[in-house]
Amino acid sequence: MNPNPISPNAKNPNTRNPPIIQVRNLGFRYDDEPVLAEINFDVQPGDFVAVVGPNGGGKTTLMRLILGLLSPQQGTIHVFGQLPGQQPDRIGYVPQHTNIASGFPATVEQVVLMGLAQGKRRGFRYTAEERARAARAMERAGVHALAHRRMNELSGGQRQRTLIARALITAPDLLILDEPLSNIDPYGRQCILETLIGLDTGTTVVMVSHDLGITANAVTDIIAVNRYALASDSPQLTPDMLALMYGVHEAGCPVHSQLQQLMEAQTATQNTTQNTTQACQHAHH
Ligand SMILES: Nc1ncnc2c1ncn2[C@@H]1O[C@H](COP(=O)(O)OP(=O)(O)OP(=O)(O)O)[C@@H](O)[C@H]1O
Repeated sequence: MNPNPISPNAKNPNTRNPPIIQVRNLGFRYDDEPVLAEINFDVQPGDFVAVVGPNGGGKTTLMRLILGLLSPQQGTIHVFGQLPGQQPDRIGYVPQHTNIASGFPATVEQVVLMGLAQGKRRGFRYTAEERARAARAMERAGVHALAHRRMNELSGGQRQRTLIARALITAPDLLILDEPLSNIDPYGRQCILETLIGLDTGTTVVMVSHDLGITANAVTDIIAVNRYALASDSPQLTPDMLALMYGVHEAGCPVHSQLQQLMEAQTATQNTTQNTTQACQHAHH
């Protein structure tokens, strides 16, 4: 990510790669309710971006704008150098809420195959090659052994990993996940993270998360969103980001010390994460 998009590619001024996502002076409102204002950031190829912020801060709205599901009233968004929505096959999306997660009679394999737009056009008839792609995606997300189980027979974590496999089936260049770790136990979270870390190095990941501990060793960049946005090309939350998300607090007040603890807990999480990476290889959360 380039946190200072006024000077493109600040990380490496010699790099000529166009950003995967480029946002300039973005503003958005639902009817009369302003939600996002003056948003500027770049996401570079291979970045693993955590999008953090309080409830109602505008994270999901920002993801929907990047996907082209909403249109901004101000500013511009470019994804792969084009307007949002122009290259859907290059983007895998795991939405925050999905109505296929439970009570749905389809099997894991069928849900994963739904990630292929072509199959839908052919009335859900799939080729051997497409089923092989589904198998690879299920393997990567750790749900291969569950391929013929029905979605309503799975745990929440297993369903979430199935939805990640569905997003991976097209081998997308950009994976956007909206709170994939909510309602998942700590072990399952770590395993989902392992799946994301194990993606090809060229895959760019943008993940909305409430969990500050998610800023583990996988994350390269953070965008803090609360109507405005602050971006950094480091996995550490800065005091400015915490102030944007939770308000400006004077040193010494109880809230300030709680935020300090959050930052320290975040650092501790980063350290412990490195010790648990082997444990998830064969888990099916
Ligand atoms: N379809 C909609 N119509 C009107 N207002 C909406 C709509 N969707 C979201 N909002 C409002 O926009 C604001 C931002 O919502 P958004 O879902 O983007 O926040 P968020 O950061 O993703 O929140 P959370 O962490 O709770 O998921 C909220 O005040 C919300 O009530």
